[in-house]
Amino acid sequence: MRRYRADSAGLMQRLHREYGDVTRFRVGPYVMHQVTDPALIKDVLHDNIGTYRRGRVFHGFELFFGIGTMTTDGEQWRTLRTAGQPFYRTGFLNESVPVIAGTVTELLTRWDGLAARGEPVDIVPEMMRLAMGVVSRVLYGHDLTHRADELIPAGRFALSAIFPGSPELILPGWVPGPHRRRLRCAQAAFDNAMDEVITAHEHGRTPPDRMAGTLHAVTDPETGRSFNRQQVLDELKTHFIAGNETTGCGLAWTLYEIARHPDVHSRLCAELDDVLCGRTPAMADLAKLPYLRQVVNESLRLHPPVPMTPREPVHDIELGGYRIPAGSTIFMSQHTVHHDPAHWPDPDVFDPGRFDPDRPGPGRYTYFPFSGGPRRCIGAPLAEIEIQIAVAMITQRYRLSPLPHHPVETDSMISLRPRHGVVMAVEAR
Ligand code: HEM
Repeated sequence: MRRYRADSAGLMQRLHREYGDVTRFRVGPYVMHQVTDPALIKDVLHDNIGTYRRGRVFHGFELFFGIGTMTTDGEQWRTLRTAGQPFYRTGFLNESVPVIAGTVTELLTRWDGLAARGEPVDIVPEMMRLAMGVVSRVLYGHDLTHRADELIPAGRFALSAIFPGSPELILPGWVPGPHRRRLRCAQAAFDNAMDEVITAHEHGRTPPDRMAGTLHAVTDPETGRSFNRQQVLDELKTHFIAGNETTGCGLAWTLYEIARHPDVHSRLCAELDDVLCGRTPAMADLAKLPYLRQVVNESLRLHPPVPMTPREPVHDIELGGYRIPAGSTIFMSQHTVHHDPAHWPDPDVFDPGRFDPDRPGPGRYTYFPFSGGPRRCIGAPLAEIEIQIAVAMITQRYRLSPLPHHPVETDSMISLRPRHGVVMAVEAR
């Protein structure tokens, strides 16, 4: 258990190397399997979805996400997924680009001061704050960044607490102690923030077509009644938590890799200067920035912000010639597949050339940072646009350099986060 929580991604890679594409292991009371064959991953995520449910791992998610798109199955999930979909369509996202760019501009203004004073910055909390500003402004029409100082640590705590084997999951709810208190504080941070969003909506202080408004109009398939306040709050939390940590990690890793690779930095700057001539990118520009896309794709390959995607078979099944019992957990492992030398030569090397549009692209489930099938990440279109715009604007303005004595290590739990942050020097270009 301790080994798994300390370095689950490393342990999963070793299991794959030593035992192959389907492996069984135990973490405390959990019977788990890792699946790394792209054909079998497709089978689970896409071809036979009726055979699998969210299952035990996602029960832990309910502590923070509540009952929403992330944690439900069947008709409940379908209703919520349908309600969320309009916020990730091209038209809505197109209109949201100025909001995203405006949020990045605020960050640049703050960093101008740091650059002038020669102060380094930990880009991890900075990117979490940026992602928080984007999700709350775009989806809710209500900025929550004034709560960043309590929400960022709450997000970090939440994703550790819901990871299999955490004390929060193992200890019964009535056991008092620091874990229980921290759990309640983190839950309250999210609940209070979403309560603020709903109250702002009720007082007409948010545009009526944003998420709180549309969710109030959804009919619960089980009761036939409109969603109540708690249901709206849970679904708002779901998009908020799912969209912050993941996008924040994706952004931080991308900036780190650009900073470590001067050749990549130069080529990216040349593309940005050619196409944008110093102006803020618009949606139409993104199609003209193929190298930017390659860099982001390669970063999501090397450091997939969600390192594995769990499912649970509803009955005993056979997968790849192995019997998998009902109620056990199957992890489709993005991190292991993205580092498998059978699919990716020199897998630990950061090489955006792998995604050169003139080269054959990766197989569908050899590269799947957003998962796949009907439950593929609903927020992927927003995340992709947000990361590209933020990376473009930050790279246009600054050269970032990692501080030589600051260790950058991977902490792999529900998300793949730099364990000690990523501290960088910020210099105007
Ligand atoms: C780089 C950023 C992101 C990555 C790598 C990522 C990855 C993922 C993955 C792997 C899943 C699990 C899918 C499955 O169970 O098969 C997921 C689900 C989800 N993500 Fe994301 N995500 C990102 C950003 C976002 C954003 C920006 C939002 C919303 C603001 C979001 C909202 C969700 C939701 C609501 C689900 C549950 C979908 C469902 O079960 O139908 N994600 N994401």
